[in-house]
Amino acid sequence: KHQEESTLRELRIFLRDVLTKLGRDRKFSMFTKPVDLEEVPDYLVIVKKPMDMSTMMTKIDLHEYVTVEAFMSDIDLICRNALEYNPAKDPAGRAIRHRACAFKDTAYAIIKAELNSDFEKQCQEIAQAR
Ligand SMILES: COC(=O)N1C[C@@H]2C[C@@H]3O[C@]2(Cc2nccnc23)C1
Repeated sequence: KHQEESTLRELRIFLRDVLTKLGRDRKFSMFTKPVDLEEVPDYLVIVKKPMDMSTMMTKIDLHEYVTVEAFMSDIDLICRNALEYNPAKDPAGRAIRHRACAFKDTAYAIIKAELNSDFEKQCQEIAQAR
């Protein structure tokens, strides 16, 4: 239905805006691109499903998110991956862990401030009907 397509178009615009805001913050720069597997050869041994903001932007453009909840799952995945790969045993690991937690909290805060709950309800209904 055209109404559904219009709702999903608005969802894509909203999600691009969230990623743009997160990408502007320099302390989240390590989450903007995939971890370089040549620089970090054991990354895939530990992290089964890598995720980053550029990959999420591509997923938006491929219409792979039909709800904000699905988008937040990938935000949570970015955070979880960073906590799994970077132990708290050294300052570098602790710094990435801290930024991963700040990244997730900031994403949730932006969404809470800007998302209309009825809108997400409409998206959930479209997702269930598909
Ligand atoms: C979200 O980012 C990460 O989880 N990481 C983990 C890797 C370990 C450390 O930092 C990362 C990249 C890197 N490259 C070279 C040498 N050491 C590192 C980024």
